Amino acid sequence: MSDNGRQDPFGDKHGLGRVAVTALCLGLVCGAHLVILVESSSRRTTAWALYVVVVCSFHFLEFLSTALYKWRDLSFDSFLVNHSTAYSAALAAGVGEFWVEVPFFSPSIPAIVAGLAIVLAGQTLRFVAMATAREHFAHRIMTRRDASHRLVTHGVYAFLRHPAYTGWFWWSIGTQILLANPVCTLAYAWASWAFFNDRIPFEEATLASFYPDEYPAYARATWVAIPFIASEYS
Ligand SMILES: C[S@@+](CC[C@H](N)C(=O)[O-])C[C@H]1O[C@@H](n2cnc3c(N)ncnc32)[C@H](O)[C@@H]1O
Repeated sequence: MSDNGRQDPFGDKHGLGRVAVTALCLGLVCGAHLVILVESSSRRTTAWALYVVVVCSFHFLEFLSTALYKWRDLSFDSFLVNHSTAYSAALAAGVGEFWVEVPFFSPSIPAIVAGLAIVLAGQTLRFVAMATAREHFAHRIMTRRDASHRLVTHGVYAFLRHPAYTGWFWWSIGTQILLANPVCTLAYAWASWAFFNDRIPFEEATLASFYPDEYPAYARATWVAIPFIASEYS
């Protein structure tokens, strides 16, 4: 049975069937769009193929980071493909806007280059953060401290206190610039900002309660590279 009590269609209570099917689907979709990218002769197909490849890569890297650093927690959820209804709706809106607008205008070369650069910078920052925090990183906010958990203050965490969130924030906006979606660029900027503006103060309060001596000083010495986040330390 799955968590919500329904019969798991793969008869696999640990989700290994779903992991295999998801990896296969992501691999096939990503591979097919890499071929489309290589063969592409228009900006429209280039932007679309790049977009699909970066989204598939994002979900693969989420899974890979758990596999490398927290393999006991590895499951279908590690792909973050079913992250939330809001995330699925955002993906659908971005894809929808692209295909509605594309008959009228194709993404420009500067939009593709700028969008791709922001996506790659955001993705790199997020993966470096996960590789730095290793087993201390979790996709969900811990509300109780594990005995083995340590406050990470080295590497990229020495100057950014939320590098993985910062990377995801800029990555999400970059995907919409890459698709040259004016409405979703603004909507993603607002929705991602609102999501992290809600999440970061809560996460910081939990960390301050786990590390009352270390966290406030660490947080005051570091930066959140997402503008206007309501943090008591910024
Ligand atoms: C999705 S991760 C995000 C981590 C961090 N906010 C970031 O953006 O890189 C959330 C988990 O990481 C933990 N966490 C956040 N900052 C941390 C740090 N500097 N050291 C150790 N764990 C941290 C939180 O307690 C939470 O359980």
